[in-house]
Amino acid sequence: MKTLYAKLWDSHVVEDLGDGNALLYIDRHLVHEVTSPQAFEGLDRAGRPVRRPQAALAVADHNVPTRDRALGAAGIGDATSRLQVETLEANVARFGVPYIPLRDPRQGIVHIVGPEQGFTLPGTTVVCGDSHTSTHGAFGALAFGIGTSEVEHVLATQTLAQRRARTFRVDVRGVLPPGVGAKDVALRLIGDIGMAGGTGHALEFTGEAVRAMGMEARMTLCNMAIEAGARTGLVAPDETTFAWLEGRPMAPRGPRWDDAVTRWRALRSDAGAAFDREHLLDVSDLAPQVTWGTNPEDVAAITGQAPDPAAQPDAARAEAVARALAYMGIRPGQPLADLAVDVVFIGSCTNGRLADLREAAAVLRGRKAAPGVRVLVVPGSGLVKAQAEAEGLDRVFLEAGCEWREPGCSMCLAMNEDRLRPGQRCASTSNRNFEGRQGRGGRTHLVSPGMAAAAAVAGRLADVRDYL
Ligand SMILES: CC(C)[C@H](C(=O)O)[C@@H](O)C(=O)O
Ligand code: SF4
Repeated sequence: MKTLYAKLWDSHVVEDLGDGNALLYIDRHLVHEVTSPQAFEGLDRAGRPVRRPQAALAVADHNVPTRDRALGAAGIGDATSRLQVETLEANVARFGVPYIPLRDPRQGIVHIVGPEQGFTLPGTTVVCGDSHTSTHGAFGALAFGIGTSEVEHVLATQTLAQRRARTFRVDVRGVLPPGVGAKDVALRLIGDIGMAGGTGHALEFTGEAVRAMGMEARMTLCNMAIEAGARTGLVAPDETTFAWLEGRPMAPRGPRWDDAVTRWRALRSDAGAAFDREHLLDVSDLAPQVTWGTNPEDVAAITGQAPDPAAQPDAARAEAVARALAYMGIRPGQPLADLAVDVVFIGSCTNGRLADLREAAAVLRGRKAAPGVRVLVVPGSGLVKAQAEAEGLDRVFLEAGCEWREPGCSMCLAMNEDRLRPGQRCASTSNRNFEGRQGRGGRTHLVSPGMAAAAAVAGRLADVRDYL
């Protein structure tokens, strides 16, 4: 009896290194401009080639402008950003790594591009020099973020030494109420177990609520696993997974597809397999969630209030809460639905996919963003953008007064020119609300796409259930 994690791990061990460590074979390697320059430089210095270029896929996403792409990398205004993208382009050309250029319709955030291309497949190991690589676990892939020296190791050898994680089942029971989705589940989970609650573990999401989710929602869930401190997130593949992947450019075809699906059906935790930890989350009564502080675990229902430092169990927590509230410009006990927003950001590898844009558009259709609120809608990839436009979602956003941009990480971490000004408050569909994450002094409230759209209309944090 094995867990899904154990099956994925065991099938990729090249050499057991003892003590729970092993050298793993890496099937797929996503590469972006931020964490790859020193890795390529290392190869260069050692005079080594990339061992299996076809196992890699590179795309620039963090530093790309979201307004104008006409000039490609050369048109990037900020010198550091331009250098990073140009360096990636030089490296992929030199080492023969497949690359999706800036002006290619498939360009986008790595974690959206990989699945979209069928590069991410069940049963594979997927790595990327990026913490949110856990996203790909939604397909039943063993997917985790790595550091730059590990990027170099994978490029050179197609293997990586890893410590085996402990297993943690998160059983998501019940039927999600209207207006409540995967983002709320992820935020609630992090609120419950804490941002270090999953440390050293691989989270496997199971239960009827997960089975009922589409692939995009499952990706949102696995994407946020990392914010619970976990190494990775996993969902066992099923018919939903196979239907979503079939026909993708890099997915197997014909008889090879049928063989693959047969193999993939075995990728599930056996009944009775033991997990090191388990957590039960009943979502039947879950309300839409919103963060009030500067960590993803600082989260409450939109119907709730900011906490009171005086009511915390210990002095350290009281001080942390007080500091977070001061940074966020929130009074102890202030109702969360009271907070006026300046900016709304809809996008990122957490919530920049088609289902997310549909969810936001459903709220914004026939409505207007509140006066003075800037709403940025940034599709996660060029293909998401094209699909959204084919459905007329861009019209919905534009008529509501939103900005409709080119794909990239954008205001998720403000490495490009999309950023908050000091003191600005933002309802954001991204995954991190750390101090300064969206721009120095900026205040981030993490929410679902529907909640972000509701905040845009209300001009303050608002309950999406009032807008359904
Ligand atoms: C730039 C990159 C290394 C970073 C990460 O690893 O997650 C970024 O994507 C983020 O979300 O903070
Ligand atoms: S969208 Fe945000 S979280 Fe995702 S890879 Fe880009 S910066 Fe990181």
